[in-house]
Amino acid sequence: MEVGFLGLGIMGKAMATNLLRHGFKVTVWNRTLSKCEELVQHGASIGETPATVVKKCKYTIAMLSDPSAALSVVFDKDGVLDHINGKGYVDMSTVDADTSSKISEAIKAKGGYFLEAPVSGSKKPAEDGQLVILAAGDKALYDEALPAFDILGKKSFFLGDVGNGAKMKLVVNMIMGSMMNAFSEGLTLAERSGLNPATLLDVLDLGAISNGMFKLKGPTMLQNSYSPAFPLKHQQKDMRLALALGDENAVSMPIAAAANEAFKKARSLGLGDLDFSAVHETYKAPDRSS
Ligand SMILES: NC(=O)C1=CN([C@@H]2O[C@H](COP(=O)(O)OP(=O)(O)OC[C@H]3O[C@@H](n4cnc5c(N)ncnc54)[C@H](OP(=O)(O)O)[C@@H]3O)[C@@H](O)[C@H]2O)C=CC1
Ligand SMILES: O=CCCC(=O)O
Repeated sequence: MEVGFLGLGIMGKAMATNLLRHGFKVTVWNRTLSKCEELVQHGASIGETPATVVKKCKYTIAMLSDPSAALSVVFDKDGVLDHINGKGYVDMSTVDADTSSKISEAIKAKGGYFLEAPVSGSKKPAEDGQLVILAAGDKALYDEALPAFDILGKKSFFLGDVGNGAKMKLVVNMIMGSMMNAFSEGLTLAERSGLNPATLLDVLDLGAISNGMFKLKGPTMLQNSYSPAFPLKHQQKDMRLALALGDENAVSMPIAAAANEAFKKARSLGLGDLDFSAVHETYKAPDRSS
């Protein structure tokens, strides 16, 4: 099966490599074309533009940074729309429902098929084929893409109309971003009040709020090590989009709003390209107001 893949960042590179490893023929494109070379070593072909990839493949997957990138790859010159007639497009980027709907409408108007399929899980789950896929849109395209989803993920959900996948993903990441801030505050409070934060990790792990994120990120956060698996700038984008969803639905979200402010502060300190756990640094900084 020949599939296209647009966007070879942290996630896209791992996902496309996984498809190649499992026998898919993959044609890749990335805005910075040099990033395609590593995939060629794993057997990929290169498409010069998104349009040429779409033309060659029955369906094309995209994994791009944000709404503006997702829109640009579809609507700009030599973009996805040029050859989408009769083809499928599966956008796995994390975007808002409005962006996804715009893309879906444009693709359908040109005779193509659209599925949004954002994912839960980060760099390691992407490498291990352990993502959770939150799909919505064209059900026939979902069924066609399932063999690829079965390689990329441990579980796929089909959530109905376009927008539901995007919303589910934003709700999940809003909770995750809020938890990361509470966790960072707790680590800092433990340390400043004379406790051993490593012992706090052990205590947390044995209780009712034990979870994979504390377990995975806690030890590296204690070493001030923030090698990016999920870049902080993307987590802040997700908080921003989740808060907009809260606005649309008149849902008061004070905790998410505070977490968003902390991620914005971290970005202003130049931490945007580090892992989202680097928000911890904003809690460690001395409070000049006291
Ligand atoms: N990392 C993670 O743990 C997870 C990330 N996600 C989501 O997946 C998506 C990708 O994340 P990740 O791989 O980490 O991000 P990266 O920042 O590593 O990669 C972003 C990709 O988008 C491309 N891109 C950015 N702007 C444009 C543009 N204007 N036109 C075309 N291409 C563009 C980049 O190209 P170039 O190489 O040229 O810069 C790159 O291929 C995001 O939506 C993120 O929120 C979802 C789950 C987990
Ligand atoms: O969008 C990124 C999610 C990261 C994760 O689920 O660990």
